[in-house]
Amino acid sequence: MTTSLADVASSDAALRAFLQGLPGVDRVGADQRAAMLGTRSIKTTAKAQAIDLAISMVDLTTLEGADTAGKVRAMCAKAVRPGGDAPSVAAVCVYPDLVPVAVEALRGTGIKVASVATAFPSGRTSLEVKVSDTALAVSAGADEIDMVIDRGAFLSGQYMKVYEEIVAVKAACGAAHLKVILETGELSTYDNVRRASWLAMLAGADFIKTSTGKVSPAATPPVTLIMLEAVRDFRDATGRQIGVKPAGGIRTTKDAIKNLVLVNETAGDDWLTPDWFRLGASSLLNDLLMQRQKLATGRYAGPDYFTLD
Ligand SMILES: O=C[C@H](O)COP(=O)(O)O
Repeated sequence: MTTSLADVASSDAALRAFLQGLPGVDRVGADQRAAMLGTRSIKTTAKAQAIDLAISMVDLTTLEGADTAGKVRAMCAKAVRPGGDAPSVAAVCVYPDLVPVAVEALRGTGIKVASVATAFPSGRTSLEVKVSDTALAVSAGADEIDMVIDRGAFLSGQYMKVYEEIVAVKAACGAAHLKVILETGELSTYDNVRRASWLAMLAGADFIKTSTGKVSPAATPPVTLIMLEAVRDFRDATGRQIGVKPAGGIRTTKDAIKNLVLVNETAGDDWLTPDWFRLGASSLLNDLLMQRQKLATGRYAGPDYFTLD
């Protein structure tokens, strides 16, 4: 695709025509390709590297109403030194009021502080509140903002409303990176996942993210595949590279490695770094550490060897 994208968002009609004119997703084909890539086996040496790469891509997340400063501090300690000589994770992801705690705990480590904002997870509030939620998290020191799109507006065809919200939140981010959560489990069709991916990228997303982790299904392999195709095609069309973050329900080393195979086979190895691919997960890290230990020593250390996720 070499179309000029300059005027795509110049009017409601132009944006609608562009998004509705995107090629439809072959549903059966996407399911089959994702399933086929999920059966790829990898050699033991490659597996050890893949586990460390996956650890370095984790956005270690806690997004519970019961979160406390103590829990976030413990999570940050684990983010810095997950166990043994394992690498640090990419980021910790917390609610906005806990950003100062994470910033303090991670100072000087290079680990990013990500915060959900824009009335996560529903996004049901005014644009004014979404922008101020974002600005507060950024002024507290967040390096990355994970915003949710207005799925109601998207599903009722108000693409320009969604576009303008993303543009406004991106402006409030300043130097912070913006991840746009599509909440694919609420988008009904794979065509919508492709459209929402393009909409977010056109509006200035630095990353597109599958899910909040609060809705099922979340980061399924076909959905991640479609989003990886979108960032690949967007870079071909514009020269701009956008990252991808599957999040929600990624719990095992097998899940993580399947994701890395999807990246490699779909977007390509330019995306195989924490700058361009993240795994949003609250409880994946322990399994990665256990499998890492098993590969190194031939036995599991047992879950009590690691701190709890
Ligand atoms: O953004 C990340 C998600 O909230 C994590 O979801 P999870 O608890 O299913 O790993």
